Amino acid sequence: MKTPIVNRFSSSFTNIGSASSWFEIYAAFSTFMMLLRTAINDLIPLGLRTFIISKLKYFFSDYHPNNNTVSLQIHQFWDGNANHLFNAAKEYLPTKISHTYKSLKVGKLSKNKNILFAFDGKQVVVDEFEGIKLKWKIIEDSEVDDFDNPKEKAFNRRRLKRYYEEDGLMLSFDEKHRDKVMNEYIPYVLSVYENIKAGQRTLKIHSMQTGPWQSSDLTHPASFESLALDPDLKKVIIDDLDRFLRRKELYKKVGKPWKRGYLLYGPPGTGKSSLIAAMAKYLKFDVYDLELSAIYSNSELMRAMRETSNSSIIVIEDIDCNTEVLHRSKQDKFLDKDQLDPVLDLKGTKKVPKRFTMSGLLNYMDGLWSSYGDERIVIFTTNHRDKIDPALLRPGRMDMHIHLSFLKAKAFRTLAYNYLDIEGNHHHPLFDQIEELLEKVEVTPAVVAEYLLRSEDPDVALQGLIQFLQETDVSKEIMTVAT
Ligand SMILES: Nc1ncnc2c1ncn2[C@@H]1O[C@H](COP(=O)(O)OP(=O)(O)OP(=O)(O)O)[C@@H](O)[C@H]1O
Repeated sequence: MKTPIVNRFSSSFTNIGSASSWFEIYAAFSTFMMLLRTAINDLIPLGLRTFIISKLKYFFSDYHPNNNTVSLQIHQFWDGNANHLFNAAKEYLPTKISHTYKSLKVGKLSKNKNILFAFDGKQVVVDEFEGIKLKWKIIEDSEVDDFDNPKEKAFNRRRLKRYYEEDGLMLSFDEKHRDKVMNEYIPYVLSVYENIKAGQRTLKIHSMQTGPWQSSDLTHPASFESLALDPDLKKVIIDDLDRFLRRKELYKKVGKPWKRGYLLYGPPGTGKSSLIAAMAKYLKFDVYDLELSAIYSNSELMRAMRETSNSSIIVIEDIDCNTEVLHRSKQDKFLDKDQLDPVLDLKGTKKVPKRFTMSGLLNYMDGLWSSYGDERIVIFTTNHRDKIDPALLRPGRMDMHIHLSFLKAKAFRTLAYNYLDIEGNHHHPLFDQIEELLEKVEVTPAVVAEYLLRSEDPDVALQGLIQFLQETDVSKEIMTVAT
Protein backbone atom coordinates (compact mmCIF):
# COMPACT_ATOMS: atom_id res chain seq x y z
CA MET A 1 0.00 0.00 0.00
CA LYS A 2 1.20 3.54 -0.88
CA THR A 3 2.32 5.81 1.96
CA PRO A 4 0.02 8.89 2.11
CA ILE A 5 1.72 11.97 0.71
CA VAL A 6 1.35 13.97 3.93
CA ASN A 7 2.92 11.12 5.95
CA ARG A 8 5.79 10.86 3.49
CA PHE A 9 6.24 14.61 3.74
CA SER A 10 6.35 14.60 7.56
CA SER A 11 8.50 11.48 7.86
CA SER A 12 11.07 13.03 5.55
CA PHE A 13 11.50 15.84 8.05
CA THR A 14 13.03 13.43 10.55
CA ASN A 15 15.92 12.59 8.17
CA ILE A 16 16.71 15.86 6.50
CA GLY A 17 20.44 15.41 6.75
CA SER A 18 21.09 13.59 3.40
CA ALA A 19 20.65 14.85 -0.19
CA SER A 20 18.20 12.06 -1.01
CA SER A 21 15.99 13.18 1.90
CA TRP A 22 15.92 16.71 0.48
CA PHE A 23 14.96 15.29 -2.89
CA GLU A 24 12.13 13.30 -1.30
CA ILE A 25 10.81 16.44 0.44
CA TYR A 26 10.91 18.34 -2.83
CA ALA A 27 9.11 15.54 -4.73
CA ALA A 28 6.44 15.27 -2.04
CA PHE A 29 5.94 19.03 -1.94
CA SER A 30 5.62 19.29 -5.75
CA THR A 31 3.07 16.49 -5.85
CA PHE A 32 1.12 18.13 -3.06
CA MET A 33 1.09 21.48 -4.88
CA MET A 34 -0.03 19.84 -8.14
CA LEU A 35 -2.92 18.15 -6.35
CA LEU A 36 -3.84 21.38 -4.59
CA ARG A 37 -3.77 23.32 -7.84
CA THR A 38 -5.95 20.74 -9.61
CA ALA A 39 -8.38 20.77 -6.68
CA ILE A 40 -8.58 24.60 -6.77
CA ASN A 41 -9.07 24.60 -10.55
CA ASP A 42 -11.84 22.01 -10.23
CA LEU A 43 -13.63 23.53 -7.25
CA ILE A 44 -13.30 27.31 -7.72
CA PRO A 45 -14.77 28.81 -10.92
CA LEU A 46 -12.40 30.72 -13.21
CA GLY A 47 -14.11 34.10 -12.68
CA LEU A 48 -13.80 33.83 -8.90
CA ARG A 49 -10.15 32.74 -9.13
CA THR A 50 -9.29 35.74 -11.32
CA PHE A 51 -11.06 38.04 -8.92
CA ILE A 52 -9.19 36.65 -5.86
CA ILE A 53 -5.82 36.80 -7.62
CA SER A 54 -6.37 40.37 -8.79
CA LYS A 55 -7.41 41.41 -5.26
CA LEU A 56 -4.33 39.77 -3.72
CA LYS A 57 -2.05 41.35 -6.28
CA TYR A 58 -3.65 44.71 -5.75
CA PHE A 59 -3.22 44.40 -1.99
CA PHE A 60 0.45 43.47 -2.10
CA SER A 61 1.47 45.86 -4.91
CA ASP A 62 3.11 49.28 -4.34
CA TYR A 63 -0.07 50.73 -5.62
CA HIS A 64 -2.34 50.47 -2.62
CA PRO A 65 -4.37 53.60 -2.24
CA ASN A 66 -5.84 54.71 1.03
CA ASN A 67 -9.26 56.29 1.31
CA ASN A 68 -7.99 59.75 0.45
CA THR A 69 -6.52 58.64 -2.83
CA VAL A 70 -8.14 59.73 -6.07
CA SER A 71 -7.63 57.34 -8.99
CA LEU A 72 -8.16 58.49 -12.54
CA GLN A 73 -8.44 55.93 -15.29
CA ILE A 74 -7.21 57.10 -18.66
CA HIS A 75 -8.32 54.67 -21.32
CA GLN A 76 -6.94 54.31 -24.80
CA PHE A 77 -10.24 55.25 -26.44
CA TRP A 78 -12.98 57.68 -25.61
CA ASP A 79 -16.30 57.01 -27.31
CA GLY A 80 -14.47 55.03 -29.97
CA ASN A 81 -12.00 57.83 -30.67
CA ALA A 82 -8.32 57.81 -29.72
CA ASN A 83 -7.91 59.41 -26.31
CA HIS A 84 -5.37 62.19 -26.73
CA LEU A 85 -4.57 62.21 -23.02
CA PHE A 86 -3.73 58.49 -23.07
CA ASN A 87 -1.29 59.03 -25.96
CA ALA A 88 0.17 62.04 -24.19
CA ALA A 89 0.71 60.11 -20.96
CA LYS A 90 2.36 57.20 -22.80
CA GLU A 91 4.87 59.60 -24.34
CA TYR A 92 5.30 61.54 -21.12
CA LEU A 93 5.94 58.63 -18.76
CA PRO A 94 9.22 57.45 -20.34
CA THR A 95 10.63 60.90 -19.56
CA LYS A 96 10.08 60.04 -15.88
CA ILE A 97 11.88 56.71 -15.87
CA SER A 98 14.75 56.96 -13.45
CA HIS A 99 17.88 54.82 -13.51
CA THR A 100 16.58 53.01 -10.43
CA TYR A 101 13.75 51.24 -12.31
CA LYS A 102 14.48 47.54 -12.47
CA SER A 103 12.02 46.44 -15.13
CA LEU A 104 11.84 48.37 -18.39
CA LYS A 105 10.99 47.82 -22.04
CA VAL A 106 13.84 48.57 -24.39
CA GLY A 107 13.87 48.92 -28.18
CA LYS A 108 15.18 50.76 -31.20
CA LEU A 109 13.41 51.99 -34.32
CA SER A 110 15.28 52.06 -37.63
CA LYS A 111 14.44 55.76 -38.15
CA ASN A 112 15.67 56.64 -34.66
CA LYS A 113 19.28 57.12 -33.57
CA ASN A 114 18.73 56.46 -29.88
CA ILE A 115 17.80 53.36 -27.92
CA LEU A 116 14.30 53.78 -26.54
CA PHE A 117 13.10 52.93 -23.06
CA ALA A 118 9.54 52.59 -21.86
CA PHE A 119 8.05 51.44 -18.62
CA ASP A 120 6.48 48.01 -18.73
CA GLY A 121 3.86 48.42 -16.07
CA LYS A 122 5.48 46.03 -13.58
CA GLN A 123 6.56 48.95 -11.45
CA VAL A 124 4.60 52.03 -10.51
CA VAL A 125 6.05 55.22 -11.98
CA VAL A 126 6.25 57.92 -9.36
CA ASP A 127 6.18 61.50 -10.59
CA GLU A 128 6.44 64.73 -8.67
CA PHE A 129 4.79 67.98 -9.70
CA GLU A 130 5.22 71.11 -7.58
CA GLY A 131 5.63 69.01 -4.45
CA ILE A 132 2.71 66.68 -5.25
CA LYS A 133 3.42 62.95 -5.45
CA LEU A 134 1.66 61.19 -8.30
CA LYS A 135 1.64 57.50 -9.15
CA TRP A 136 1.12 56.08 -12.61
CA LYS A 137 0.27 52.46 -13.28
CA ILE A 138 -0.69 50.54 -16.40
CA ILE A 139 -4.11 48.92 -16.33
CA GLU A 140 -3.76 45.88 -18.50
CA ASP A 141 -4.50 42.18 -18.70
CA SER A 142 -1.52 41.25 -16.53
CA GLU A 143 -3.63 38.70 -14.62
CA VAL A 144 -3.61 36.60 -17.78
CA ASP A 145 -0.04 35.58 -17.01
CA ASP A 146 -1.19 33.63 -13.98
CA PHE A 147 -2.62 30.90 -16.17
CA ASP A 148 -0.35 28.34 -17.76
CA ASN A 149 -3.05 26.87 -19.89
CA PRO A 150 -3.22 28.76 -23.24
CA LYS A 151 -6.99 28.25 -23.45
CA GLU A 152 -7.52 29.83 -20.04
CA LYS A 153 -5.13 32.60 -20.94
CA ALA A 154 -7.05 33.43 -24.12
CA PHE A 155 -10.40 33.24 -22.35
CA ASN A 156 -9.21 35.50 -19.59
CA ARG A 157 -7.72 37.98 -22.03
CA ARG A 158 -11.03 38.21 -23.87
CA ARG A 159 -12.90 38.66 -20.60
CA LEU A 160 -10.61 41.43 -19.43
CA LYS A 161 -10.63 43.12 -22.82
CA ARG A 162 -14.40 43.13 -22.69
CA TYR A 163 -14.26 44.77 -19.33
CA TYR A 164 -11.63 47.37 -20.04
CA GLU A 165 -12.11 47.33 -23.83
CA GLU A 166 -8.54 48.50 -24.26
CA ASP A 167 -5.32 49.31 -22.44
CA GLY A 168 -5.41 52.09 -19.95
CA LEU A 169 -3.41 54.02 -17.39
CA MET A 170 -4.27 54.78 -13.79
CA LEU A 171 -3.13 58.00 -12.18
CA SER A 172 -3.48 58.29 -8.42
CA PHE A 173 -2.79 61.10 -5.98
CA ASP A 174 -3.98 62.52 -2.70
CA GLU A 175 -7.46 63.99 -2.85
CA LYS A 176 -6.33 67.33 -1.44
CA HIS A 177 -4.42 67.98 -4.70
CA ARG A 178 -7.40 67.26 -6.92
CA ASP A 179 -7.75 70.81 -8.33
CA LYS A 180 -4.06 71.25 -8.97
CA VAL A 181 -3.79 67.90 -10.77
CA MET A 182 -6.86 68.55 -12.91
CA ASN A 183 -6.09 72.18 -13.75
CA GLU A 184 -2.30 72.17 -13.91
CA TYR A 185 -0.71 68.72 -13.93
CA ILE A 186 -2.82 67.18 -16.70
CA PRO A 187 -2.44 70.23 -18.99
CA TYR A 188 1.29 70.05 -18.22
CA VAL A 189 1.46 66.39 -19.35
CA LEU A 190 -0.37 67.37 -22.55
CA SER A 191 2.02 70.23 -23.21
CA VAL A 192 5.09 68.01 -22.73
CA TYR A 193 3.56 65.61 -25.25
CA GLU A 194 2.98 68.42 -27.78
CA ASN A 195 6.60 69.48 -27.44
CA ILE A 196 7.89 65.93 -27.86
CA LYS A 197 5.72 65.47 -30.95
CA ALA A 198 6.82 68.78 -32.44
CA GLY A 199 10.45 67.77 -31.94
CA GLN A 200 9.94 64.39 -33.64
CA ARG A 201 7.84 65.61 -36.53
CA THR A 202 9.31 65.58 -40.03
CA LEU A 203 8.51 68.93 -41.55
CA LYS A 204 6.77 68.90 -44.91
CA ILE A 205 6.89 71.12 -47.92
CA HIS A 206 3.67 71.19 -49.92
CA SER A 207 3.72 72.37 -53.51
CA MET A 208 1.08 72.70 -56.16
CA GLN A 209 1.67 72.01 -59.84
CA THR A 210 -1.83 71.03 -60.92
CA GLY A 211 -4.61 69.81 -58.68
CA PRO A 212 -4.20 69.40 -54.93
CA TRP A 213 -1.13 70.10 -52.80
CA GLN A 214 1.65 67.51 -53.12
CA SER A 215 3.72 66.89 -49.97
CA SER A 216 7.30 65.85 -49.50
CA ASP A 217 9.78 66.06 -46.63
CA LEU A 218 11.41 69.44 -46.11
CA THR A 219 15.03 68.50 -46.71
CA HIS A 220 16.54 71.98 -47.16
CA PRO A 221 19.59 71.89 -44.88
CA ALA A 222 19.51 75.57 -43.84
CA SER A 223 18.96 76.57 -40.23
CA PHE A 224 19.54 79.76 -38.27
CA GLU A 225 22.91 78.32 -37.17
CA SER A 226 24.09 77.78 -40.75
CA LEU A 227 22.65 80.99 -42.18
CA ALA A 228 25.26 83.67 -42.91
CA LEU A 229 23.40 86.78 -41.82
CA ASP A 230 24.39 89.85 -39.93
CA PRO A 231 24.03 88.67 -36.28
CA ASP A 232 21.89 91.72 -35.38
CA LEU A 233 19.47 91.01 -38.23
CA LYS A 234 19.34 87.33 -37.27
CA LYS A 235 18.45 88.28 -33.70
CA VAL A 236 15.73 90.69 -34.85
CA ILE A 237 14.13 87.94 -36.97
CA ILE A 238 14.29 85.29 -34.22
CA ASP A 239 12.90 87.72 -31.63
CA ASP A 240 10.06 88.61 -33.97
CA LEU A 241 9.17 84.93 -34.47
CA ASP A 242 9.32 84.28 -30.71
CA ARG A 243 7.08 87.27 -30.04
CA PHE A 244 4.61 86.05 -32.64
CA LEU A 245 4.44 82.58 -31.05
CA ARG A 246 4.02 83.99 -27.55
CA ARG A 247 1.22 86.36 -28.40
CA LYS A 248 -1.72 84.11 -29.18
CA GLU A 249 -3.78 85.55 -26.34
CA LEU A 250 -2.90 89.12 -27.23
CA TYR A 251 -3.96 88.64 -30.85
CA LYS A 252 -7.25 87.23 -29.58
CA LYS A 253 -7.72 90.10 -27.14
CA VAL A 254 -7.20 92.83 -29.73
CA GLY A 255 -9.30 90.97 -32.32
CA LYS A 256 -6.44 90.51 -34.77
CA PRO A 257 -5.94 87.21 -36.64
CA TRP A 258 -2.91 85.35 -35.35
CA LYS A 259 -0.86 85.73 -38.52
CA ARG A 260 2.28 87.51 -39.62
CA GLY A 261 3.57 88.53 -43.02
CA TYR A 262 7.21 88.89 -44.07
CA LEU A 263 8.65 90.27 -47.29
CA LEU A 264 12.14 88.96 -48.05
CA TYR A 265 13.87 90.99 -50.70
CA GLY A 266 17.35 91.13 -52.15
CA PRO A 267 19.42 89.88 -55.09
CA PRO A 268 19.39 86.21 -56.08
CA GLY A 269 21.66 84.03 -53.95
CA THR A 270 21.46 86.11 -50.78
CA GLY A 271 19.61 83.40 -48.85
CA LYS A 272 15.88 84.13 -49.20
CA SER A 273 14.94 80.46 -49.68
CA SER A 274 17.46 79.43 -47.03
CA LEU A 275 15.90 81.86 -44.55
CA ILE A 276 12.43 80.40 -45.21
CA ALA A 277 13.75 76.88 -44.46
CA ALA A 278 15.47 78.19 -41.31
CA MET A 279 12.22 79.85 -40.14
CA ALA A 280 10.22 76.67 -40.78
CA LYS A 281 12.66 74.58 -38.77
CA TYR A 282 12.78 77.10 -35.96
CA LEU A 283 8.98 77.31 -35.70
CA LYS A 284 8.45 73.61 -36.60
CA PHE A 285 5.93 74.73 -39.21
CA ASP A 286 5.19 73.04 -42.55
CA VAL A 287 5.75 75.09 -45.69
CA TYR A 288 3.20 75.64 -48.47
CA ASP A 289 4.98 76.82 -51.59
CA LEU A 290 2.29 78.61 -53.58
CA GLU A 291 3.36 78.75 -57.21
CA LEU A 292 1.17 81.48 -58.66
CA SER A 293 1.81 80.30 -62.22
CA ALA A 294 -0.03 77.06 -61.34
CA ILE A 295 -3.15 78.98 -60.28
CA TYR A 296 -5.63 79.78 -63.02
CA SER A 297 -8.44 81.53 -61.21
CA ASN A 298 -9.29 83.38 -58.04
CA SER A 299 -11.49 80.50 -56.91
CA GLU A 300 -8.58 78.10 -57.34
CA LEU A 301 -6.50 80.42 -55.20
CA MET A 302 -9.14 80.37 -52.47
CA ARG A 303 -9.33 76.58 -52.60
CA ALA A 304 -5.55 76.33 -52.27
CA MET A 305 -5.71 78.59 -49.26
CA ARG A 306 -8.48 76.60 -47.60
CA GLU A 307 -6.44 73.42 -47.92
CA THR A 308 -3.47 74.74 -45.98
CA SER A 309 -3.17 73.72 -42.33
CA ASN A 310 -2.62 75.71 -39.16
CA SER A 311 0.93 76.29 -37.91
CA SER A 312 2.27 76.70 -41.41
CA ILE A 313 4.27 79.06 -43.58
CA ILE A 314 2.71 80.04 -46.90
CA VAL A 315 5.35 81.15 -49.37
CA ILE A 316 4.91 83.04 -52.62
CA GLU A 317 8.37 83.21 -54.15
CA ASP A 318 9.51 85.74 -56.74
CA ILE A 319 6.30 87.72 -56.58
CA ASP A 320 7.84 90.21 -59.03
CA CYS A 321 8.07 87.47 -61.70
CA ASN A 322 4.33 86.92 -61.59
CA THR A 323 3.58 89.58 -64.15
CA GLU A 324 -0.17 89.26 -63.71
CA VAL A 325 -0.03 90.53 -60.18
CA LEU A 326 2.56 93.23 -60.49
CA HIS A 327 0.31 96.27 -60.57
CA ARG A 328 -3.37 96.82 -60.33
CA SER A 329 -3.20 99.11 -63.39
CA LYS A 330 -2.86 95.92 -65.46
CA GLN A 331 -5.67 94.20 -63.71
CA ASP A 332 -8.43 95.25 -66.15
CA LYS A 333 -6.66 93.41 -68.91
CA PHE A 334 -7.05 90.19 -67.00
CA LEU A 335 -10.60 90.87 -66.09
CA ASP A 336 -11.52 91.43 -69.72
CA LYS A 337 -14.41 89.06 -70.36
CA ASP A 338 -13.15 87.98 -73.78
CA GLN A 339 -9.96 86.80 -72.23
CA LEU A 340 -11.74 84.35 -70.00
CA ASP A 341 -12.69 82.12 -72.95
CA PRO A 342 -10.27 79.58 -74.39
CA VAL A 343 -8.39 80.81 -77.46
CA LEU A 344 -6.50 78.92 -80.16
CA ASP A 345 -2.78 79.50 -80.45
CA LEU A 346 -0.85 79.35 -83.77
CA LYS A 347 -0.66 75.55 -83.60
CA GLY A 348 -4.40 75.34 -83.02
CA THR A 349 -4.06 74.27 -79.37
CA LYS A 350 -6.76 75.50 -77.00
CA LYS A 351 -5.33 77.74 -74.34
CA VAL A 352 -7.12 79.02 -71.28
CA PRO A 353 -5.79 82.43 -70.32
CA LYS A 354 -5.18 83.10 -66.65
CA ARG A 355 -8.04 84.68 -64.80
CA PHE A 356 -5.98 85.19 -61.74
CA THR A 357 -5.75 88.86 -60.81
CA MET A 358 -4.11 91.28 -58.50
CA SER A 359 -7.42 91.86 -56.76
CA GLY A 360 -7.68 88.08 -56.37
CA LEU A 361 -4.37 88.03 -54.59
CA LEU A 362 -5.36 90.94 -52.38
CA ASN A 363 -8.61 89.15 -51.52
CA TYR A 364 -6.57 86.05 -50.84
CA MET A 365 -4.38 87.97 -48.45
CA ASP A 366 -7.32 89.61 -46.72
CA GLY A 367 -9.22 86.32 -46.58
CA LEU A 368 -6.16 84.73 -45.14
CA TRP A 369 -5.84 87.41 -42.53
CA SER A 370 -9.45 87.42 -41.52
CA SER A 371 -10.34 83.72 -41.58
CA TYR A 372 -9.02 80.24 -42.31
CA GLY A 373 -7.07 78.98 -39.41
CA ASP A 374 -4.51 80.26 -36.99
CA GLU A 375 -0.81 80.59 -36.51
CA ARG A 376 0.07 81.34 -40.13
CA ILE A 377 3.11 83.04 -41.52
CA VAL A 378 2.97 84.41 -45.05
CA ILE A 379 6.23 85.11 -46.84
CA PHE A 380 6.68 86.89 -50.16
CA THR A 381 10.10 86.93 -51.77
CA THR A 382 11.28 89.26 -54.49
CA ASN A 383 14.46 90.43 -56.12
CA HIS A 384 12.88 93.83 -56.83
CA ARG A 385 10.78 95.29 -54.06
CA ASP A 386 10.02 98.43 -56.09
CA LYS A 387 8.16 96.40 -58.72
CA ILE A 388 5.51 95.15 -56.33
CA ASP A 389 2.14 96.83 -55.93
CA PRO A 390 2.33 98.85 -52.69
CA ALA A 391 -1.11 97.52 -51.71
CA LEU A 392 0.44 94.09 -51.21
CA LEU A 393 3.10 95.46 -48.95
CA ARG A 394 1.17 97.64 -46.58
CA PRO A 395 1.45 96.83 -42.87
CA GLY A 396 -1.16 94.27 -41.90
CA ARG A 397 -0.40 92.36 -45.07
CA MET A 398 3.40 92.37 -44.87
CA ASP A 399 4.37 93.24 -41.29
CA MET A 400 8.13 93.03 -41.64
CA HIS A 401 10.38 93.73 -44.63
CA ILE A 402 13.72 91.88 -44.43
CA HIS A 403 16.51 92.98 -46.70
CA LEU A 404 18.95 90.22 -47.58
CA SER A 405 21.99 91.68 -49.17
CA PHE A 406 25.57 91.05 -50.20
CA LEU A 407 27.92 89.28 -47.83
CA LYS A 408 29.75 91.42 -45.29
CA ALA A 409 32.43 90.66 -42.70
CA LYS A 410 30.30 89.47 -39.76
CA ALA A 411 28.17 87.11 -41.80
CA PHE A 412 31.22 85.85 -43.67
CA ARG A 413 32.56 84.31 -40.43
CA THR A 414 29.48 82.08 -40.09
CA LEU A 415 29.84 80.91 -43.68
CA ALA A 416 33.58 80.24 -43.31
CA TYR A 417 33.18 78.27 -40.09
CA ASN A 418 30.37 76.20 -41.57
CA TYR A 419 32.09 75.42 -44.84
CA LEU A 420 35.73 75.08 -43.80
CA ASP A 421 35.31 73.33 -40.49
CA ILE A 422 38.07 75.43 -38.92
CA GLU A 423 38.92 73.75 -35.63
CA GLY A 424 37.48 75.57 -32.63
CA ASN A 425 36.22 78.32 -34.96
CA HIS A 426 39.55 80.13 -34.68
CA HIS A 427 40.38 83.33 -36.44
CA HIS A 428 42.15 82.38 -39.68
CA PRO A 429 45.04 84.68 -40.70
CA LEU A 430 43.40 85.29 -44.12
CA PHE A 431 40.10 86.47 -42.61
CA ASP A 432 41.21 90.10 -42.19
CA GLN A 433 42.15 90.48 -45.83
CA ILE A 434 38.89 88.85 -46.99
CA GLU A 435 36.76 90.98 -44.68
CA GLU A 436 38.45 94.14 -45.95
CA LEU A 437 37.70 93.11 -49.55
CA LEU A 438 34.07 92.26 -48.68
CA GLU A 439 33.55 95.86 -47.56
CA LYS A 440 34.38 96.99 -51.11
CA VAL A 441 33.03 94.18 -53.27
CA GLU A 442 29.38 93.30 -53.62
CA VAL A 443 29.22 89.54 -53.69
CA THR A 444 26.42 87.22 -52.61
CA PRO A 445 26.74 84.50 -49.94
CA ALA A 446 25.96 81.92 -52.67
CA VAL A 447 29.05 82.95 -54.69
CA VAL A 448 31.33 82.96 -51.63
CA ALA A 449 29.94 79.57 -50.54
CA GLU A 450 30.85 78.25 -53.97
CA TYR A 451 34.49 79.37 -53.52
CA LEU A 452 34.70 77.93 -50.02
CA LEU A 453 33.65 74.54 -51.37
CA ARG A 454 36.46 74.41 -53.91
CA SER A 455 39.03 72.90 -51.56
CA GLU A 456 39.01 71.00 -48.28
CA ASP A 457 42.16 72.85 -47.28
CA PRO A 458 41.05 76.17 -45.69
CA ASP A 459 44.23 77.95 -46.86
CA VAL A 460 43.67 76.97 -50.49
CA ALA A 461 39.92 77.77 -50.42
CA LEU A 462 40.45 81.18 -48.77
CA GLN A 463 43.31 82.06 -51.16
CA GLY A 464 41.03 81.25 -54.11
CA LEU A 465 38.34 83.50 -52.63
CA ILE A 466 40.84 86.36 -52.13
CA GLN A 467 41.96 86.10 -55.73
CA PHE A 468 38.35 86.19 -56.94
CA LEU A 469 37.49 89.20 -54.73
CA GLN A 470 40.58 91.10 -55.88
CA GLU A 471 39.69 90.54 -59.54
CA THR A 472 36.11 91.58 -58.89
CA ASP A 473 37.27 94.66 -57.01
CA VAL A 474 39.29 95.74 -60.05
CA SER A 475 36.44 95.21 -62.50
CA LYS A 476 33.92 96.74 -59.97
CA GLU A 477 31.29 94.31 -61.20
CA ILE A 478 28.43 93.31 -59.01
CA MET A 479 28.62 89.58 -58.62
CA THR A 480 25.54 87.54 -58.11
CA VAL A 481 24.74 83.91 -58.73
CA ALA A 482 22.79 84.88 -61.83
CA THR A 483 25.72 86.65 -63.53
N1 LIG B 1 22.83 83.90 -46.19
C1 LIG B 1 23.27 82.68 -46.55
N2 LIG B 1 23.82 81.87 -45.64
C2 LIG B 1 24.26 80.65 -45.98
N3 LIG B 1 24.20 80.17 -47.23
C3 LIG B 1 23.67 80.94 -48.18
C4 LIG B 1 23.17 82.23 -47.89
N4 LIG B 1 22.70 82.77 -49.01
C5 LIG B 1 22.89 81.86 -49.96
N5 LIG B 1 23.48 80.77 -49.48
C6 LIG B 1 23.87 79.58 -50.25
O1 LIG B 1 23.47 79.81 -51.60
C7 LIG B 1 22.47 78.89 -52.03
C8 LIG B 1 21.36 79.66 -52.74
O2 LIG B 1 20.71 80.49 -51.78
P1 LIG B 1 19.14 80.76 -51.73
O3 LIG B 1 18.44 79.87 -52.72
O4 LIG B 1 18.70 80.69 -50.33
O5 LIG B 1 19.11 82.23 -52.25
P2 LIG B 1 17.86 83.06 -52.75
O6 LIG B 1 18.09 84.44 -52.29
O7 LIG B 1 16.62 82.41 -52.36
O8 LIG B 1 18.06 82.97 -54.31
P3 LIG B 1 16.90 83.15 -55.45
O9 LIG B 1 16.41 84.55 -55.36
O10 LIG B 1 17.65 82.86 -56.70
O11 LIG B 1 15.86 82.13 -55.14
C9 LIG B 1 21.99 78.22 -50.78
O12 LIG B 1 21.69 76.87 -51.00
C10 LIG B 1 23.14 78.35 -49.82
O13 LIG B 1 24.03 77.28 -50.02
